[in-house]
Amino acid sequence: MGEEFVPPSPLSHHKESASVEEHGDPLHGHRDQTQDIHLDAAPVSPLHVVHCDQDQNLAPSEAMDGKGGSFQEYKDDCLIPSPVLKGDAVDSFFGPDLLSSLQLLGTKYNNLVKKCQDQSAETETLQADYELLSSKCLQECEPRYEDLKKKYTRECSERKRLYNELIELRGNIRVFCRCRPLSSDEVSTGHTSVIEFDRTQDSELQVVCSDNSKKQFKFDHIFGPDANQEAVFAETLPVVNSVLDGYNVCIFAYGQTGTGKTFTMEGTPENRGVNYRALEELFRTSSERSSTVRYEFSVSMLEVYNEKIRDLLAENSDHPTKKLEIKQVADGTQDVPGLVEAQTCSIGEVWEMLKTGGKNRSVGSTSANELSSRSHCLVRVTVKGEYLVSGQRSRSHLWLVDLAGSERVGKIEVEGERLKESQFINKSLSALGDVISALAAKTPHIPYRNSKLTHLLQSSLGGDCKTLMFTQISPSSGDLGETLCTLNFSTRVRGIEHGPARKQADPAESFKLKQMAEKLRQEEKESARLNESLQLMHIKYASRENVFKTLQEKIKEAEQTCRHYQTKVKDLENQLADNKNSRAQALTRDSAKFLKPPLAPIKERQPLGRITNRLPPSGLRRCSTATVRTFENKENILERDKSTTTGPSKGPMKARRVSLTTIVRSIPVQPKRRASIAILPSQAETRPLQNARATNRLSQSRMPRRSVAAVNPLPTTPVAVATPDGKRRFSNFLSCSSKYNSPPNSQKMWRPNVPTFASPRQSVQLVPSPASFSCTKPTSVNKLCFSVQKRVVVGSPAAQPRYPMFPGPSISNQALFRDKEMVRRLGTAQRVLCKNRRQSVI
Ligand SMILES: Nc1ncnc2c1ncn2[C@@H]1O[C@H](COP(=O)(O)OP(=O)(O)OP(=O)(O)O)[C@@H](O)[C@H]1O
Repeated sequence: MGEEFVPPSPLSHHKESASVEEHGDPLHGHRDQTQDIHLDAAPVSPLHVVHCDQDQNLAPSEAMDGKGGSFQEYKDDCLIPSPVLKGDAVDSFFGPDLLSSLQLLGTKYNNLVKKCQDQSAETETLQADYELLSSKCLQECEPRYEDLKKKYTRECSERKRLYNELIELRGNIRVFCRCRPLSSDEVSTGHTSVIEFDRTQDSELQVVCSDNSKKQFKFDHIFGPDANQEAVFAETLPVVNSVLDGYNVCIFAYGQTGTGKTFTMEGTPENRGVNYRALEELFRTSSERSSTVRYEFSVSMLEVYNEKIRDLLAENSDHPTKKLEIKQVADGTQDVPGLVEAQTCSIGEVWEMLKTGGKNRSVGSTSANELSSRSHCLVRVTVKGEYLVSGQRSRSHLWLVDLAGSERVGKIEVEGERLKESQFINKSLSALGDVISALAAKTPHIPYRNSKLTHLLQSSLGGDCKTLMFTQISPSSGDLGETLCTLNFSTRVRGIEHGPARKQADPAESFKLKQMAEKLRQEEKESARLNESLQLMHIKYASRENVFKTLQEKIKEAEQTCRHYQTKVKDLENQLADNKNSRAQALTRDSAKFLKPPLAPIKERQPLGRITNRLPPSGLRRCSTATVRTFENKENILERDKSTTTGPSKGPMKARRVSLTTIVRSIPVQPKRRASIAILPSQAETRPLQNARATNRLSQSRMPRRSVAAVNPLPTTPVAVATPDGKRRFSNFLSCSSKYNSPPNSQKMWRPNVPTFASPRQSVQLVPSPASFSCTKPTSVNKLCFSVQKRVVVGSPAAQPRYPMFPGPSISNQALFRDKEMVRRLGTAQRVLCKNRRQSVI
């Protein structure tokens, strides 16, 4: 199709002519009127079979002018055979005309091929468009379809629920009463009707007893003698439809022999009964729902005769090959394995089956009924439903039961086989009565297995099954006793819960019930309100519990932090003690090296190691007494040590330090124990500075001992003051520390041998020469007086003191800074600790 036709060249013309001559017929011998032409010169292609246009009859002679004719008048897509190719004139046309014809044909062929290609491309485009559209449509419609599907399923289940509710409101067990007309025999024998109907009330009847008393009976519906089959089925219909919704339904007729049970259930060909009409209705409804639900129906027919099960649809039901027994199947329902289950899809088939089964039924003649049913006839319709939208499946049974007639054996004068039948019938009816009574009394055990009849109906009696009972009675005065028995039995059945008794309660009862319902509604409202508040409480409780948990976690964290800080404080204390100890040792060394001026007689000074806070390691500690040296009694220890170890010339020595631990205690204000080196202020400047010193002292008493070189103001002239020990000392130079004041003579003897600011590790000569001290008057206003604490060493240049008096390296800058830093850290640690403790307590 894609090949392009190449017209033969003039050079090949002779060869083509020869070929035509060889064949003798350019049409391959098919020169018929269909005008199919095979052009030998052209490649073989479907398009080489050229179909004549419908108006070809006009074309051959009229359209052609001359031998070759013209193809121009014809459409491009219509290949017309050259009329000159017909007949004997073939030979004369194998010339230039034929060539032009072939060329024209080739052009037409090419046009056709192109057109075809265009069409196929168009088709492909259309196909693609179609696919695109279909996918788009699918995408758009699918959610809608799903939505509709959900809605439909919801609506279906809602409809089912409502319908079921309606049935339940009417009663899961409904009892109808049907009274047949007086038969001609009864009339002839003079029997009268003892049943009275109230036309306004279709649910009450009265029985006129033999003593003319009337007994009233209530039913869900009462059908009088003139009620026809349609009216009866109209009331039955709602129950029947429940089977299509997946509920098991049981409809049975109970009553004395000859009261019309078979007539109600089976009917006659003219007056079809419930069985036929029910199946007809099922088929009708299933066809109505065929677009959404697919139903399958199968029918079984059996009878219980003398407590034996007989399959009425089996071919030789009189001689069954296998004994039929009731078995419980997997889903808990009862089944009869081997029972014929005929699939039906039309009411005609069902009618045939019912007729066949009816023929096989055991009947016999009694005095009460010529064709008395001597067995219980059961028609089981199995309905399988499949919901096409949701895919749900259901399986339910509709039992249509025509019971054998209850009768008084004595009255109907039976004997032999009939007597035996009657006994079985009465026994099974009695079992049915027991089951219904047990259901009514809600006893835990329902005696379903006492008879074959009740055992078969087990899954369709009670529970959420729908049961409809036709109580068949005779109006005849001759059957009064049986009628009363039947009515009493039916009344018992009506007593089952969900029956109409509640529905048809007296007005007083109704009012009472309404009041109760109103009260219940109020209580429900109150309960809902309480529930709401309870839920609120629950929410509150949960939130508080969360808060409590969070707090507990926080407390735990705080405790951990607290422990951590405690450990840290201890470490810092130890570190501080170490530092001080090492510094004390270094100071001792430095003191010995640079021969600092002693602040007190050597004999009176305590070795530094004795006044440190640091306790020696336990192994090295010497405890000569039983007293344990603790931080608390450190000062006392020092006092005692001093008194015991030093010579008589030394007075009692006071503790110099305050513990840095967190122990709270009162620390006595210590006397100042260091001499300051400061610019001597004027007399006027001294007073405010002295006041400020008091503040400094106060701060010193609060804080632990600091290794700072305090700059203390000094009086301009050295004044001899009386010390606590009664010795006179110069207070101008060392007035701030009575404890470490040096005697004047020692001041005179002292000579600094250290060059000023020689090196960081060297002591700086900050003190003027003793000669200057000997002067009674200061040589200059800005005369400097340096107080050197005995433990102060010259720090590194990097560590600047807080109050540097000179540029460059200053006194005790390193130690000073370190101590201050330590104290600062400890203070921070204590603050954090206290803060965490407070949080934990909170
Ligand atoms: N409602 C009715 N209207 C007219 N005829 C009726 C009605 N009910 C029953 N009959 C007639 O009464 C006769 C007995 O009815 P049927 O055989 O149905 O009674 P039954 O209760 O089935 O008796 P059994 O228990 O012996 O089988 C029949 O001839 C039937 O046509």
